[in-house]
Amino acid sequence: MSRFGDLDLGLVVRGHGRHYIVEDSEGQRRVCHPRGKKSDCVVGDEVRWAPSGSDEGVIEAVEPRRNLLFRQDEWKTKSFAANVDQLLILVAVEPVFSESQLCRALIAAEAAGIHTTIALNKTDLPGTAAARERLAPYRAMGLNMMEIALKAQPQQSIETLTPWLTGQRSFVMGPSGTGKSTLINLLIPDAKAQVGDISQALNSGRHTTTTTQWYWVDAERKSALIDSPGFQEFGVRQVEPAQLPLLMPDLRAHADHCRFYNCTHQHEPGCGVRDAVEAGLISASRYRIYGEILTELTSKRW
Ligand SMILES: Nc1nc2c(ncn2[C@@H]2O[C@H](COP(=O)(O)OP(=O)(O)OP(=O)(O)O)[C@@H](O)[C@H]2O)c(=O)[nH]1
Ligand SMILES: [Zn+2]
Repeated sequence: MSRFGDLDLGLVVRGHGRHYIVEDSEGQRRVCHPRGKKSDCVVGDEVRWAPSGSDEGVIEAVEPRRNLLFRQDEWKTKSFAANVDQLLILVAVEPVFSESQLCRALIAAEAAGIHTTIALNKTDLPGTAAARERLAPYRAMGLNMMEIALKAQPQQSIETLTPWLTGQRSFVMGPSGTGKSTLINLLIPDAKAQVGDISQALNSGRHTTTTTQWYWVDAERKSALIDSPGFQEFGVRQVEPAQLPLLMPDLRAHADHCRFYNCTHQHEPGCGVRDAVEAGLISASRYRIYGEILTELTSKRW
């Protein structure tokens, strides 16, 4: 046990630049300040904290993490959250989702050892069959898949989502306009209250989705949704080029049929991955995206 082992354990539920909102074991939230660089933390972290002043706290130590979901762009690393049970990727029939972003999110989750569930929203719209078609390779890879219509069929959507979310800490990711706010408001009627007065005050003048926010779905605080602001870029530079195909389950399934052990699945003869693309066992778009990401990972940084 660290020397802070007798301090209370708290959960980081929100970050505001250099300070954090920490929830104690009774569910009470307060502003906490990290003691130093070592106590830098992210939403989802378990921290040892001590009271300071009348209603604030100091974070003395961050407990070891079970996992950390993050993206690594060319110049910066951005943590999404720590200690999550699953990633929930929300896509919609409209606007059409970027398959490249979807692949990147899946790769980052796979690299962090986090399960992913994909939910397709707005299935009341006529483009549903086409969206389903675009998701077919992901279904075939064995990912959890759901179809919902959060606005058109809220009750049915709750019933579809609930078994996946119960008892889980789910990090929600999805492009703008897919229905993330609709999802949060549907499943968490007191979402506004959970953001709370402290956060509102710290965030004054800024839109509430500029930071990652932890929401409890149930009063027992067993199921959580973690909502995060959108992003443009999704770099996966934490991945070694040779690891990339191993983080893409459909490529991985054919990578050990290659003639060369260090095959990059680009130009080599006797490549199991390219054979599988030709045979239609790996989708052409997934293979193209693999090539694009590989180029990114092997290109020099300036
Ligand atoms: N047709 C249809 N529209 C929906 C459904 N669910 C949500 N929408 C609509 O999609 C639009 C975007 O929903 P939001 O919940 O604001 O999406 P968001 O992902 O939070 O978007 P940002 O705030 O841009 O991040 C809204 O106009 C919703 O009413 C649905 O099941 N069917
Ligand atoms: Zn190969």
